Amino acid sequence: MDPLEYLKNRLEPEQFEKIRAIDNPELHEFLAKYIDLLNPAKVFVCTDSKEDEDYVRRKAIEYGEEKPLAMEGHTVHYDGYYDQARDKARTKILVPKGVEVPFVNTMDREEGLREIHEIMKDIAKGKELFVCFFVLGPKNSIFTIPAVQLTDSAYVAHSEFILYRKGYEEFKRLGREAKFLKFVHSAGELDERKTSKNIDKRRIYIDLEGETVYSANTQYGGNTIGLKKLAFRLTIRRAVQEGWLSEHMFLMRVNGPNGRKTYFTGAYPSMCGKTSTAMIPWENIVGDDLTFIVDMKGEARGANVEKGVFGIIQGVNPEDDPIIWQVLHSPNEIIFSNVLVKDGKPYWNDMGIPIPDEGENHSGKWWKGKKDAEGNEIPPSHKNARFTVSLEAFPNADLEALEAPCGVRIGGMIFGGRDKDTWPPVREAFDWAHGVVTMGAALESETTAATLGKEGVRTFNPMAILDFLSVHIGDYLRNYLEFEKKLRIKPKIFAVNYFLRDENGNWLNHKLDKAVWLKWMELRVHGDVDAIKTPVGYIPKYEDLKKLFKEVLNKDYSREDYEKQFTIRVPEFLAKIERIEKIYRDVGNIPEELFKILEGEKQRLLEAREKYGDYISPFQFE
Ligand SMILES: Nc1nc2c(ncn2[C@@H]2O[C@H](COP(=O)(O)OP(=O)(O)O)[C@@H](O)[C@H]2O)c(=O)[nH]1
Ligand SMILES: C=C(OP(=O)(O)O)C(=O)O
Ligand SMILES: [Mn+2]
Repeated sequence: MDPLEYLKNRLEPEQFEKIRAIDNPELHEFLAKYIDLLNPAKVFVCTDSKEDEDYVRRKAIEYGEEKPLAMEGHTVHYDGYYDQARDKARTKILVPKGVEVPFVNTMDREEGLREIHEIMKDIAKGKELFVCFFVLGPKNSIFTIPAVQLTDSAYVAHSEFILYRKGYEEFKRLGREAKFLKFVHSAGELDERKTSKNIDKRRIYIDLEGETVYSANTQYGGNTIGLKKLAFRLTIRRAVQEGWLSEHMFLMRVNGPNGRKTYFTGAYPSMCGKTSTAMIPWENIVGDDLTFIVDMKGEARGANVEKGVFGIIQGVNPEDDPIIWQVLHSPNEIIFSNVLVKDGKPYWNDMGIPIPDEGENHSGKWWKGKKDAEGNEIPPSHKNARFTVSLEAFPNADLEALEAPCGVRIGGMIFGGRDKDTWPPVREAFDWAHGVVTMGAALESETTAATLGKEGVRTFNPMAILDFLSVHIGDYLRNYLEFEKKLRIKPKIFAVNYFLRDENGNWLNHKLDKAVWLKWMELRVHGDVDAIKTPVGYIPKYEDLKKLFKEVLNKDYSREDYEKQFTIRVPEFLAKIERIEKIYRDVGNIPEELFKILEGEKQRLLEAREKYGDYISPFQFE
């Protein structure tokens, strides 16, 4: 049957008219196919109107996926106890025969499509299906990518309204021109707590060729919010094919001397500090997770893919995160997920104030000391518990930069991860290629609760993107190295490490020290301070940091702290190079330049070791 004809018969007239207003046969076909497959009792089509958004918000509560909290605009949502993080094992890239994507799970495309279509048959039976339109990046700009989401979860649709720019009018405007991404989600059968029941049939399948992502029997945002980490797999591929960058990066403004504004991006794996860095009170946030970077007249211009924050709540406390704290305690539209609730108020781990001994959390009724089926004590909130809120709620958001159709010029790009023993807190690359290879491509980080599985395992995670890398790493890196050639003004590349520890496992830095590293990097972008040349890049001079610690944090920064933090740890660096080189040798199809750069770094380290020994004080290099 003709898709429009089918939709006309299947939808209520009011809903059908909204679809008919978009002149795009590919969209009609897609909608007809999946409405038929999922077989919901009812379909609601969201336009950009306030009424439609209100409808979704109301339904999230009516269907029990969210519960209102005491403060206006606040709700709580729970994911199933075993559905609290990204499921890497059951996330697969569907590849046509002959295509190789190392490091991530792949599956034959035909077979994967068959399986997921079987799982999704009649999966939304008896439920309401929401059809939502959004765009990635600012509207009507070089960055814009339209996307359509089908979901039977009002919570997922509601989250997307908070996190993304509305796209119904864009679809209407673009008509047949719209080259859109497609997301099909169903939470599947729900239990009495309204959480996905059939976790064994949880699947996240990414069809690159059809630019479609299927997600079934899960609710956790990282697995379900189509425009976030699911779209990311698709945009990385587009970027590599088209010669731009789609990155797992925050985007922020660092305020330099005399009102100077410098924009930075930062790529750290999930739970390694993107949101907390972009939220530093005296700087300005543009985005905290995903950035598109394009070349425009020889400049690298960046834009936030999103317009909201799906942030980790654990550890948010009034002292270190005053702005987030304030936002979370004001009547903004916020979805709290997997937190402890008592008398209508949300609580979370390490929030810096006393919290109740009982209430409701992601395990149901909760009391202090409660154990799960595996005998593990259940904390008040899940480690990966989150808050979802629009950037408009933040007094430190740079909303002008957020909506700028040409994005903002990027002055610096930062890479970082959880590294207890190798990288110093901050350093600068010698040049683009050195940074891309030794800081981006060589990134390793300890695993966290953002993904299911063991925590604290040092893992190769180039550009903090490995979980999402939908193309061959060699092609991805080649694109990165090539990108430089399009640039007249090149961003400086930096590496940070907030997670250095001493022999006893104590952190070597305070959470707010990153504010100082940012100011130093800002000065470096403009050549305002000198730096010390080491075998692994430039590091700050003690005097400059001492001054900045005083100015920024009103702290006295001791020579001892500096020396401990910035000691060049030659054996650790060498071991790392060896690990990284082996990984790239084994995988094949890697640009030769990468090996040359790693070899250069190794030689410089060996020479330095000859002269100064294994652990070299930064003062030695001055
Ligand atoms: N020790 C330490 N922990 C940090 C630091 N910055 C952030 N964290 C913690 O790391 C976790 C994840 O941070 P977040 O910024 O949300 O990471 P994202 O997922 O990359 O956005 C939170 O629990 C933070 O409290 C830091 O400088 N030092
Ligand atoms: C949504 C996620 O993002 P991040 O932890 O990077 O904020 C995730 O990893 O599931
Ligand atoms: Mn984050």
